[in-house]
Amino acid sequence: MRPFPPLETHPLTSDASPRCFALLPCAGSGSRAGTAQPKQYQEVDGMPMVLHTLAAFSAVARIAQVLLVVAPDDRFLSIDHPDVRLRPCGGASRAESVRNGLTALLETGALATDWVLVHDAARCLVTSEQIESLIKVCAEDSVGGLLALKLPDTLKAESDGRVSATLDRSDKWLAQTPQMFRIGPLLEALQAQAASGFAGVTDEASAMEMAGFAPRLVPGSAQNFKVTYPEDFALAEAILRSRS
Ligand SMILES: Nc1ccn([C@@H]2O[C@H](COP(=O)(O)OP(=O)(O)OP(=O)(O)O)[C@@H](O)[C@H]2O)c(=O)n1
Ligand SMILES: C[C@](O)(CO)[C@H](O)COP(=O)(O)O
Repeated sequence: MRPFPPLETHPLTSDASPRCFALLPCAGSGSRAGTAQPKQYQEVDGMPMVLHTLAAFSAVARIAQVLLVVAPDDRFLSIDHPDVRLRPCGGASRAESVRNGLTALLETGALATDWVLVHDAARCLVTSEQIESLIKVCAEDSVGGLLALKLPDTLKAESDGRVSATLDRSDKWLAQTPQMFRIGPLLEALQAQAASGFAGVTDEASAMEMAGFAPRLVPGSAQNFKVTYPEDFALAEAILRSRS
């Protein structure tokens, strides 16, 4: 893994411009994946999934630091890298892990006006180019946004196991990560949903939407899928091998 550029010579930090941080929620149990250990630590193409994810972020010059949010009792990972921090502040839900990670970022010197790219540790196929394309669009946007994919298939609604309708999919997108927002507004948006147990907050964009913002949709890639089910590992392995 290459070292991240030092903060003082970083293009976004050499002046008053906001910096870009990455926050990787890595505290899930991966129950749907059926692995003995949490899926993000499962080896894919020779190393734990999360290290592939980290490698993609470490190759992006505009990322100043990465914060990995792991579960409090997590003993799977030890990282020796000056610009990667490990925080055992994972919560009961993904939203809570992200909220705790944002608080940790502010405690370690990030500013509320800096950007954060939140990315699932379990999306180990993300590429540096995809991350850069999101940064390029969002850094010029007043709100921020997310990588997402237009639906490639016909969309059906269901009732009792039967199709009740074929839906218009022309305005439907599948949300991916990274999702890029300013740290302060995102933390505020998440805090506002904490009392309800983060109900309906399945990603950062949904919290921002609840706060009245309209995040930008930036086209992602079908290869940037989240490893979720047992069969996803073989596909991830095949794609990673085809790249190396
Ligand atoms: N309490 C949680 C739950 C999830 N995540 C992280 O959020 C990302 C996306 O979560 P997902 O894979 O959907 O959830 P898991 O809880 O890991 O899996 P499952 O729902 O199958 O148990 C993963 O990198 C996961 O580690 C987290 O940091 N904290
Ligand atoms: C954040 C996310 O990856 C966007 O697609 C996704 O919602 C996380 O998965 P979950 O199953 O909803 O936890």
